Amino acid sequence: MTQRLTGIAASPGIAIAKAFQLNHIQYTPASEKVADAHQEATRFRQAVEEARQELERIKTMTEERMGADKAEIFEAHLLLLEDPDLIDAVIENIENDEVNAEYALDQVSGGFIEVLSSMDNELLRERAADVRDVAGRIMSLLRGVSYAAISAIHEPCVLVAEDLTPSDTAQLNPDAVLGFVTVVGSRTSHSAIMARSLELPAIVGAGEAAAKIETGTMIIMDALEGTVIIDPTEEELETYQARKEAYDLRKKELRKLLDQPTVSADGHRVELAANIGSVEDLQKVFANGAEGIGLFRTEFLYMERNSLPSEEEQFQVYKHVLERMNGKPVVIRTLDIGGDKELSYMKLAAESNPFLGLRAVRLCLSKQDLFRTQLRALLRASSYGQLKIMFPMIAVGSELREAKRLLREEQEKLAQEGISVSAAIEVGIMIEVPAAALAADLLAKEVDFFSIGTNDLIQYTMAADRMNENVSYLYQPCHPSVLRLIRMVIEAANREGKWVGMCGEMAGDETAIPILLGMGLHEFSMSASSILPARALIKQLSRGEWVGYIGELLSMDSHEHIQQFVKQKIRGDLS
Ligand SMILES: C=C(OP(=O)(O)O)C(=O)O
Ligand SMILES: [Mg+2]
Repeated sequence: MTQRLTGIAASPGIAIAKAFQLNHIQYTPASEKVADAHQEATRFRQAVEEARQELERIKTMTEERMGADKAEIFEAHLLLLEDPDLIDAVIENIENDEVNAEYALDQVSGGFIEVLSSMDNELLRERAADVRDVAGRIMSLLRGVSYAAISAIHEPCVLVAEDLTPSDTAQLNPDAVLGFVTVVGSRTSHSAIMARSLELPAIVGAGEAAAKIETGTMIIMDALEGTVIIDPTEEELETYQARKEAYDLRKKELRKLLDQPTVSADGHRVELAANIGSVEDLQKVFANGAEGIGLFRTEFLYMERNSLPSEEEQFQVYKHVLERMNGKPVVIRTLDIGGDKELSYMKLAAESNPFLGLRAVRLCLSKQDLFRTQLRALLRASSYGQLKIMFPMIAVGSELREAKRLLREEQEKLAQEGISVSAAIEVGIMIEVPAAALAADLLAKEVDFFSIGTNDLIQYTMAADRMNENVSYLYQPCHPSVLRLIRMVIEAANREGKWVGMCGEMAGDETAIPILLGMGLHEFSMSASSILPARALIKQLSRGEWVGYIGELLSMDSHEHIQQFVKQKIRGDLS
């Protein structure tokens, strides 16, 4: 009988095929006394060595197929093979208790996994999956059974598993595995991230019922919606086959736009850029035809570690991004810590309103050493590409002037040290505080560009915390108050001959894009996966026509009316 499950749509697409249930053999070894514990320890060491060789091979294969950053996970696995808390502890158990290697490994790794899984820290919990993966590999080698069964799948199927380990995902054959469904997992789990880079449809967290899907059962996975249909009817098969064909066709059509400029139907050119948070995101930037990077959120460089990144470490990251972008514009935003983003290793005074507190550039100006280090790293990297430095959360002109003063001072110091800095660096600000939007005409004289941060601009305009679900109905990008502020900013920049972009979520919103085009926005920066649909939309729009609608739109009284108007017009344009 047909059954439906719902999970998290972790990587988009639709797949229809027979299920392949990947039951990692649940093996619980019994404790056995060994006659020669020393020899048993040697057997264990040999298995560890074989695991190391296997992992080296998988790492190289992943580097070739998915890039060096995706292969890093196997570096972590290789390090685990040298971890005394795991490996030496197993050897000690074997020797002290004179037990078999399988039992000792199961005991030690099981304890390790239990401790990590109960931690109140996502990274450490993910580490438990790595230990399970590595221990499973050694266990298979000890037992002489294949741990790599997944690479042997050659018939088209949808893989179903409790969870997929990174090595599972790296070894699967994308010609045969059309998608996968897991019982557990989140959008940010390793398997989800790998699925997106392989462009393989994936639904994660589908629940216990997924574990009961038997190999050979027909299933439909709609990873656009997050639905799994087990044993579908003929009618459902037909419906989803048609949906899949439409989706695949659209994807193929969109790919044709990959290297094309973004030009409206009446010949107006704009730039579509990507938002990134790390070097790993570059792969998506290229895969989706971004014309530049409109926002590099550097705070993630600071957040994913236990101490401040040094000038040299930051320089290497910025240089790498600029070089890889090969002369295309790269807007790097200085540290935006505070609000919801914390640094565990930097204790800041508790605030009752962190979003209205010592955040972003305010914090940087109060901790100048921290700020100067980042500015130096940016200035040094500037010779490697087209760098644009952007200050977040500017509310008043004096903050901008102070930030620019520090930048100038660091530039002079570098010149004295004989370190070259590009003469073409642009300096701009985010417009995400209503005060800055209202005074954009004054600020425009002192910058090279603006980028409108609508995520914050909307929260501050509506006085609605962006993290609070109870007031999320006030996130209204097309509300007249928000649109009027945006128009003020765009016009202020245009009057001064400065370029203006947008890097908040609104820039990729298909209802907002026509309005922003009509208002004269130059650059739209969004998550990479939104770029091709946005390009396709802009190609169909007449900029002149949308310029003509702006007055009427701004006199409408609600977000809903404005959205309705845009949707109707778009439908007209596309039909
Ligand atoms: C892009 C923005 O910055 P963040 O989301 O990082 O605050 C914004 O506020 O719109
Ligand atoms: Mg912001």
